[in-house]
Amino acid sequence: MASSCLFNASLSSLNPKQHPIRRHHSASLLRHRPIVVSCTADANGNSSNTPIETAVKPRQRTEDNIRDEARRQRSTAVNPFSARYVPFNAAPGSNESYSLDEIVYRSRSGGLLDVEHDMEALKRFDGAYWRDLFDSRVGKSTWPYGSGVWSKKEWVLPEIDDDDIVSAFEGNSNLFWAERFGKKFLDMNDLWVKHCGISHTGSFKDLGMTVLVSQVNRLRKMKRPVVGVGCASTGDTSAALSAYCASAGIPSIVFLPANKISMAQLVQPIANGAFVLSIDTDFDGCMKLIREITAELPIYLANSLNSLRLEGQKTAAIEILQQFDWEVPDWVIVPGGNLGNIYAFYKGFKMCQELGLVDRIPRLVCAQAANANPLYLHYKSGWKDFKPMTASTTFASAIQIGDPVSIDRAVYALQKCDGIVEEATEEELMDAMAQADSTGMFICPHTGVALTALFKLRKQGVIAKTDRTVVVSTAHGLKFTQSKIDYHSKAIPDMACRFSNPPVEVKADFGAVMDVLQNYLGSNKTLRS
Ligand SMILES: Cc1ncc(COP(=O)(O)O)c(C=O)c1O
Ligand SMILES: N[C@@H](CCOP(=O)(O)O)C(=O)O
Repeated sequence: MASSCLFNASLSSLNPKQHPIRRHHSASLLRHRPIVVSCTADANGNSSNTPIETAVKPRQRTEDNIRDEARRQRSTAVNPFSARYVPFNAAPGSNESYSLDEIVYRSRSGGLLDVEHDMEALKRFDGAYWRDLFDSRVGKSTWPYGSGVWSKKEWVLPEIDDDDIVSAFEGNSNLFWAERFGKKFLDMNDLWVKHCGISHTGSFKDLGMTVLVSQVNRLRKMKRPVVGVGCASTGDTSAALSAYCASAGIPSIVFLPANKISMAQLVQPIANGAFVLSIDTDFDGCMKLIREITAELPIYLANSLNSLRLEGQKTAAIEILQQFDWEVPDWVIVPGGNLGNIYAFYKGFKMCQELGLVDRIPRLVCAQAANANPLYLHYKSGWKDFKPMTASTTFASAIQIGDPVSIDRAVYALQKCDGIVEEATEEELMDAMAQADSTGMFICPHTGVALTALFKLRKQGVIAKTDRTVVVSTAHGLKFTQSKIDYHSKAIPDMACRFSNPPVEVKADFGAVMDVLQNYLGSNKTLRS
């Protein structure tokens, strides 16, 4: 007998309102020799185009740690690379800019900022140089390059001292060949899932947070007035912020919309010692409050309004190219909420093109929940007028956002890459998640939104059978188990839950177990593949 009661006992304490293989493509990464390549420059800052190979020296003393080792190996050459804040999409001729050591989130006119790298300095090295440098750092425990973010340090925060970096060796996430899912449901043979959620705190937010918290660490050492770091969150930003702050001994303050995030997400900042405010509003309400508070108090703003975050997040795009041995996929599909990530992906791909690592960029698709779809509606209106909305409850709770702070960044990115915006209803996203799980994944509902976009674009013939396509999985499925329990229990009103697989209750009796097994083996269920 199918039953949902097995789920009920252990989970009845959860808030009912909360609505909420692998063919490892690592050959290219192993082919490269284990070298440390350093960029060098003379005293005038003129860089040499010749990579220097330095053998990784064994630790000298047993009490040495990897930071000590990095300190010993530190180059004395002048660092030729730099970055600064500029107004996002600044008008030609604008000379407004700020040092990254300033505490500034908005341009003079109130617009967004962007981190601009000295591209001329980076261009003194060719694409092959950067490819080899990045490849040489993968899979090591060298500080800080063992991180997938800091292995691209020159393109992220080139001027930060290695000693100030706060890292959990994030990134380098699995690019999963979705062989069975692609074949069974989409008739595709080159479909990949970039598992950014298989990470330190279980979401892609780690990529940006290591950068932001490292910069805060530096600012505090410089005696800048930063007593703590704060964010509004739908659960993942707060988890990442609190973990990185706890690791550096920096106070963190998180504003969460009450009863709108999963239990697993809520417990993360609590466990990491953050000051957690559960506020009776939605994410957009929390975002408004944190912006007002950080304007008054010396609390550094950690949301992606702060363009530092996107410097870390963009490395996921570079990593995808690296994992494909620097071949460019045709499509990359990203679930969107506050809309920083879609721009970060564009920026990562674009930098690789501009610096000669690849010769084109993929088309991007941003996927939204139909219950929180302001970007989708804007796209459908021909980018006419953007209207923020009040987002409704969605199982993809981390993207329940109606007034995204990075709307301008997202529109820019999508227009530049001939991008597309799609949406997913609750039933579509939950079915897609269950289908993916049935082929061995364990994805989050947001990834279900992205997979729905893929289903729709395949059906419309926009994405072809042989197109190399990457779906970005943004969080770990284990953070969203309640949604899976509801689905497999068929406990969701007005949802057929077509792919549910509830447990069967059976007595502890040989005959009873035999009966259900024979029934199961005789059914065509086992023949479904
Ligand atoms: C799991 C998950 N997926 C997707 C997103 C969307 O990312 P962005 O806000 O950068 O659009 C978020 C956060 O918003 C998230 O937490
Ligand atoms: N999903 C996010 C929402 C906030 O996004 P951010 O990138 O601006 O911090 C979260 O987990 O809080």
